[in-house]
Amino acid sequence: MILGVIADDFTGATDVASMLVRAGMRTVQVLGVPQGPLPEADAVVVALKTRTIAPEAAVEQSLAALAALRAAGARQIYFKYCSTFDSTPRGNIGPVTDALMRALDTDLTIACPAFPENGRTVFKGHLFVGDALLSDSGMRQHPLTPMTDANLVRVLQAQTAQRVGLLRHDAVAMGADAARERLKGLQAEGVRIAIADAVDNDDLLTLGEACADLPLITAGSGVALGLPPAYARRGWLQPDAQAAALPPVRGASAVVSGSCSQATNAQVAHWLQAGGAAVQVDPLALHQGTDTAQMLLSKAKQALNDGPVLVYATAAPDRVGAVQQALGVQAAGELVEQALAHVARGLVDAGVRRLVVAGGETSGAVVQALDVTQLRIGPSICPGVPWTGARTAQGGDELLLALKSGNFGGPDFFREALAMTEVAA
Ligand SMILES: Nc1ncnc2c1ncn2[C@@H]1O[C@H](COP(=O)(O)OP(=O)(O)OP(=O)(O)O)[C@@H](O)[C@H]1O
Ligand SMILES: O=C(O)[C@@H](O)C(=O)CO
Repeated sequence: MILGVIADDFTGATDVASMLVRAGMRTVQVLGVPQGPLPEADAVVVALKTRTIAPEAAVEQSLAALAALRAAGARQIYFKYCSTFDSTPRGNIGPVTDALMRALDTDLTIACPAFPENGRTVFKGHLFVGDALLSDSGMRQHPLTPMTDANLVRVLQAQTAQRVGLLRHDAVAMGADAARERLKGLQAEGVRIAIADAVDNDDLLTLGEACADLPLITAGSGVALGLPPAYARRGWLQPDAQAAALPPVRGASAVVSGSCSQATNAQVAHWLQAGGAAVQVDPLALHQGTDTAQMLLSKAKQALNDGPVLVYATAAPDRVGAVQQALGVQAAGELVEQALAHVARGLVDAGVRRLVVAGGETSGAVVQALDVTQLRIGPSICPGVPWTGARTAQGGDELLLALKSGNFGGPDFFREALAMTEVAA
């Protein structure tokens, strides 16, 4: 294994894995802290759910993942967090970075959430989402990790006692040697974590080359784009043009959506406008018992006879707010996740073999209900979302899963995703 990745959520893990595969690394994603030996691959991504849990628990799980990756021989470690730097002053980006640096006995790393293909750029240490500063984007109102400051040096400095500095764009723009020199200079000045500017893929390629010899990289998925070519130049990797190949899978297809992000709302609206079959989940009816997960599953199975079906709880912010007020944020989320997970399980039992899931938490609940232990990363549907081949605890037929981050994908994402697997059906 060349690269071991520790990701702080499930869709974020498939996102970074997709970047690696795209550049020719054979990559496998394992779900949860590894319990046994890791699979053979150029890169292994351990998908955790540590983004918003208590910092102590996030550190403990990340260190357990690190131990498994090092035992399997990983030459470099990559801590993957969100491209919108989702965190609070308590963490978990700072505490996990500190713990990994200590465990790896290193006193220099970078922090860079840039993902230009999805509109996330870092300039002079400030994170932009599209044309807006992070603090002027929708992330300002995030229920768990509101991001009210776009200055990442300041944001990260609040989470760590180590000194945070800035690898400015002018050094990155001069190429890998200049960026490496500047990093050394920062290190000599006492900086331990350098926020790295990056505004396009060329910058990511530069950072990949400049940072390929660091024991630890911390970043969104973007920086992963530059690593495989850097490993190839060092003779560690022979890029595999077939790295993203998945075997064809026959069977019915479906979409399960619990994400209420803007992009997913547009995708559900597009599906409905195009006349796609759909079953809507009403959380209040579920709570009152007038609807049950079993009833939703029956409707979905019925619809499946005529083609792909979408089962969705996705709703606009005001409707979600009303449900959350009635049931509580956590209880509403869990109720919907459990219902969608039950439906997904039932659909797979009924023969669905190509399943798209929208939303990070929703994906976590679904892969758990399906007993998925490993994902082989396949071709990408859009930047950050690949098809994956799922292996379950029970073995059996291969299942294709696409786990979509809430904010990723264009309006026709669901159909585009299913169409990619159509030839195989
Ligand atoms: N109509 C609804 N009312 C209240 N809560 C809902 C509703 N629909 C979905 N939810 C809950 O909202 C949460 C959505 O989170 P999820 O992580 O799945 O999506 P996301 O935040 O868009 O995705 P990502 O984390 O990838 O950005 C889940 O807990 C889900 O159960
Ligand atoms: O980096 C991103 O934006 C995504 O991979 C993600 O982590 C969403 O939860």
